Amino acid sequence: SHGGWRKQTCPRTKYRTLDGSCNNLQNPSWGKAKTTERRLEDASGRPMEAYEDGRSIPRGYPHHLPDARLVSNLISDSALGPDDQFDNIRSGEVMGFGQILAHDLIETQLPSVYNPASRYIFPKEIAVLHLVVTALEDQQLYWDVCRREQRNLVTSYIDASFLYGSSKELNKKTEAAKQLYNLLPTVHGGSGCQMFQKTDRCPIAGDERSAEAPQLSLNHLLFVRQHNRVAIRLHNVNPHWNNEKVFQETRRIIIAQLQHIVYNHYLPLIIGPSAMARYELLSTRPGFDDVYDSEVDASIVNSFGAAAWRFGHSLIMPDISELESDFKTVKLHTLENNLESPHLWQANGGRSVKGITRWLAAKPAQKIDNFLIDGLRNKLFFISQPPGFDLFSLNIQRGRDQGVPAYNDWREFCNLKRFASFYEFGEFASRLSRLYRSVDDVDLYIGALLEKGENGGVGPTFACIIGIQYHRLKVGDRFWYESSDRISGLSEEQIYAIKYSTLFSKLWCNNFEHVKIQRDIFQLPSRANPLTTCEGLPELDLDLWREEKAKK
Ligand code: HEM
Ligand SMILES: [Ca+2]
Repeated sequence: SHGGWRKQTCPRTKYRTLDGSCNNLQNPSWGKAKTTERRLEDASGRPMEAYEDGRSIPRGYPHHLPDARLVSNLISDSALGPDDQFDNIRSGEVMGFGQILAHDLIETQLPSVYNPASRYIFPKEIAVLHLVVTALEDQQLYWDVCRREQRNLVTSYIDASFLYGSSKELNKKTEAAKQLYNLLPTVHGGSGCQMFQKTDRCPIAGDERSAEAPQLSLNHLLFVRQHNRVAIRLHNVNPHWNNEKVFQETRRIIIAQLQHIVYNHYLPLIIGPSAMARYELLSTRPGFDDVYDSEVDASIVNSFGAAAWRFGHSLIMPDISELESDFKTVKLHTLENNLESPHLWQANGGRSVKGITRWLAAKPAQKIDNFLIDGLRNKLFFISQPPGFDLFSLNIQRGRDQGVPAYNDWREFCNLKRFASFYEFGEFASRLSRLYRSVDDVDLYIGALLEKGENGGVGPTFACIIGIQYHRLKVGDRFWYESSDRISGLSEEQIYAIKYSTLFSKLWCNNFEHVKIQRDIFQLPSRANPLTTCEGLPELDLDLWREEKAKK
């Protein structure tokens, strides 16, 4: 009776939908796959947006900002940095986990049709490094409030969408295949990855980017194995449950473990203790904690994906190694030669999986700073798209393409003092002053990576954007793992058990059959974080999920 359009009504389901819809009952599309990324708003309520024309043209285009490749050469070339670029706290898995987490939260849609007119060409220092803008101006679909906005193809929530898929179709495909393989399932033949040998096959996972790099595929593999492991045990505890029930209950456990690890073990190493406290990110109670606020939109924020969470590119190590159980290197591979290929971990029935995963746990990531390894700064994807790309330039370009405001505007947004002159950048001041016309022009990605953070984490500007995003992902998630909701939540004992027992090291150890690992996988083994046996780490007690069988 009211003009045809009706607001979608949501049933109060026990489990999350696959596409994230109906997480927020009043706003069913918040955080849903294939919806618009958000803009943070400044103190006066203006969205943080800096298109050249306020609508679509990339910030600085065509001549107001320095060429991205030039900025990359003068700021990010690792030859300019210290001899030892390795972190002395963070393990390689801080990098590995950071990327799979990125893929849980965001995949910005790129146009499927390459329109030459939409390319912003770099000077030819590395031939034809070009960037295709995220959304073409003729694709009205992506326009929102008269401004070009980007679309996130995956669910914003931390819901292991990289494992379960962000749609029913993908979930069906991966679920059917999962049980059959020790390695990641593949579709026959496969596509979307390099197959260096006849026996190589492209994997399928809940996220299409799973073969992008070997350590990413192995993180996918970890979660597939963990899901199957929990599912088998849960079924043993409740033999009367059907497959769907086992699947959904297992999924809820895996997501709870993931959320617990992200907020309590991972994020503190990225944004440091003060931002953790400021944005109330740690779990502080043993059991229930009802943090849900239906007014909070957990959708991913544009500048989080286009800039802040790309801090992780600086963690990337130049090689991939395999370690024997004595923790000495046995084999060294070059990262750029193994991108977009499953070969390394598929070869010989997966014989290298153990050695590579041991390396990720035991050896350091690179420092969080402004330097990116040569392999990705000069030769990214050079095999499929010679001569290759510069990931650092792409990040700069992407920020401009998505209308990300300049660094100084973000400092103001984050209640930090604006930089009045280039001198405040310290070591890189003179280079920046040669590149940019004004200190107000410096790209967010550049300025923020030049900041120093607590304990070697990201600086205050990225800590602010990341802190706000994770705060929203926590209090804006109706299915948050600490919820006491009687329909969708876990029991208090179950939540307690998850908090007490969940260590990413334990999952890693169990599923990759290691004998020894340090207690906190994200920190290098040390006197405070010594190697221990896997059995020495707590196991989740699935008996707490035992359900009294209906009396016959
Ligand atoms: C071998 C490791 C990695 C490679 C080769 C890689 C490569 C890429 C590439 C090619 C893009 C798209 C760039 C563009 O056109 O805009 C991208 C985007 C991104 N990367 Fe990485 N990356 C890696 C690791 C990481 C890590 C460790 C993190 C975070 C901790 C991360 C976070 C992101 C984010 C947030 C995006 C934006 C996603 C989107 O909006 O679609 N990446 N990466
Ligand atoms: Ca997700």
